[in-house]
Amino acid sequence: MLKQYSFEETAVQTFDDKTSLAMKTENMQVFYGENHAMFDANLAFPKNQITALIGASGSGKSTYLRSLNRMNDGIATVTGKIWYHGVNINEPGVNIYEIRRHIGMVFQRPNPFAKSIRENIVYALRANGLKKKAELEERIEQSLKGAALWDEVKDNLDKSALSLSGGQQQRLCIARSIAMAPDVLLLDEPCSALDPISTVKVEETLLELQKKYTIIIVTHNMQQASRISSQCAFFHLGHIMEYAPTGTMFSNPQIPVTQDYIAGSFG
Ligand SMILES: Nc1ncnc2c1ncn2[C@@H]1O[C@H](COP(=O)(O)OP(=O)(O)OP(=O)(O)O)[C@@H](O)[C@H]1O
Repeated sequence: MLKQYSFEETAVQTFDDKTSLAMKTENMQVFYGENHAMFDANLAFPKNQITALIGASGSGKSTYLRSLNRMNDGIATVTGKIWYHGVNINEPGVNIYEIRRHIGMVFQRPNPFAKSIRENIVYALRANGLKKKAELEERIEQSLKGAALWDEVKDNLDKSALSLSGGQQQRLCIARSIAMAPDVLLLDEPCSALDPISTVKVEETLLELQKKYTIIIVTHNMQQASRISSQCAFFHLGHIMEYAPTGTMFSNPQIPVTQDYIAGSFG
């Protein structure tokens, strides 16, 4: 049976005014009907860094992540504040399509469109009014380079995206997101369907991308969190229990529930 832990005992770091933040949540709560899935979530994300969200299955990591760019609209009720560039984007009047252009998302399973590699990149760009061929070609090259896929596909841009390996498809999905020039990239276990070599490639890509983007990643893989993230948030049963620099989280967790999780006692 799962040990009971006090939700009163938390260790959540905050940042001083000198830290440049990409976004933050304040008392965010999420309800799926009667199910209260996220309690008072207060987290801030430093710009141009990778933050990992870790915790056991069902602890609320994806729920939290999806709320950040309003992907839970119509699925769950989200209350509290989600601050992005000084605006609370958890308000009814906010244009969610605009928000998602700035806060992009990559899902667990690679989900390229059943179209060519080129079309996967330009589809949303065209829909957003970018028409000039030269500009589109430039964006294709830049985003595929950004996702470390260019060298592997540059001679086959008209090939079906579905003919790529899983790891290449996931990097194409990352390229598709960054083609929209987002500011924040949300990734929900992007490597869980990938082999170890593809996983390394995606991790290397993310480490490079943090120079331009703020990255928030859900991962089950603690080695992955320790390899790539600057700070880590530990979720337990819908509560954020600990938030700390990744090195500290893994070497010196502050509270019993995190200590037990890191030691592998549950999850
Ligand atoms: N679409 C949904 N409708 C109803 N309940 C949901 C939905 N998505 C998640 N939940 C519930 O919210 C809680 C948190 O789930 P969530 O998927 O956010 O956890 P998680 O930590 O991401 O888990 P995993 O690591 O298994 O993906 C669970 O109780 C889950 O059953």
